[in-house]
Amino acid sequence: MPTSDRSRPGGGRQDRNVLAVCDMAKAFGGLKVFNGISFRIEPGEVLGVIGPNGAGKTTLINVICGMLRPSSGTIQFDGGNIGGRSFHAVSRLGIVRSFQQTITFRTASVRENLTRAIRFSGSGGVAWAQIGELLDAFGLGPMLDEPSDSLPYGSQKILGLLMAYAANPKMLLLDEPAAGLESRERTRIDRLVLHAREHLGCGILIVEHDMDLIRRLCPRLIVLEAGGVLAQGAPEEVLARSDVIQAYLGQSEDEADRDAATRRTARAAH
Ligand SMILES: Nc1ncnc2c1ncn2[C@@H]1O[C@H](COP(=O)(O)OP(=O)(O)OP(=O)(O)O)[C@@H](O)[C@H]1O
Repeated sequence: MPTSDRSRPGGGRQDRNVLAVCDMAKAFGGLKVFNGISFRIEPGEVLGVIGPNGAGKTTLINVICGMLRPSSGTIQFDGGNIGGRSFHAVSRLGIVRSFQQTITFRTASVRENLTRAIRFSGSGGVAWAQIGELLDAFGLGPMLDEPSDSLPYGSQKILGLLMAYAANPKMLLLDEPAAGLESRERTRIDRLVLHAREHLGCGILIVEHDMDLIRRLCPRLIVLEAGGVLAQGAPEEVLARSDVIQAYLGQSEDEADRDAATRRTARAAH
């Protein structure tokens, strides 16, 4: 059950905390990343987004969260069009994202990072008790007073995701949450996502190359390719389609991870 008052004036009742991307296009100059894509995420729904490198998965998150403007189309949340609003305006509505590369206040302690995530949340952060259970499950309880940059990589990544959780999202956008984690650490993502769905009641969009994680967590997924949605539906149906296999799954997950890391490095260098 949600623990806070999630009512909001304005949104039509049937659209309360629903994200609806409608015929959204995005181009960078002559590069058309999306030609017009549409999908919905209901509260409590977990939607997987997959696609080959460069298909526009991160761009999709960037556009929804207000870091980029859509070229056309609408992005409805809670009944209003948020397309083109600023990152801060969108955050205030309770749309929270994580990043592929973890962003924390590096010299601040784990406790301080989480406290800031709660304090600066646009939608009122969660109560400490709610994160306490996750902190213990992830072994971060004893590290509360350690500076975040002293944590091992996997723990820093989990801290970044916990900060998104602590902001009490109404819609949570996760950009490759498992990237860089060892396989035994990846079940932490499952726990965090299921906890967010159950205790916060938020919709969750997960961009991932880890197909096992997608199969475990996402009852529905969409495949982005060549500017559009190539396929959508239940993972067992979508991942068995020959056009999806050809477009994406022909590339191994290791190759996809490696390509994504190379592209990130190239983008960071510009
Ligand atoms: N700010 C930007 N300016 C210009 N081009 C961009 C910008 N951001 C992304 N692109 C381009 O848009 C396309 C989609 O990039 P994006 O990072 O969204 O793909 P992706 O599916 O997330 O890829 P990956 O799996 O490698 O992370 C790529 O061709 C990329 O180079």
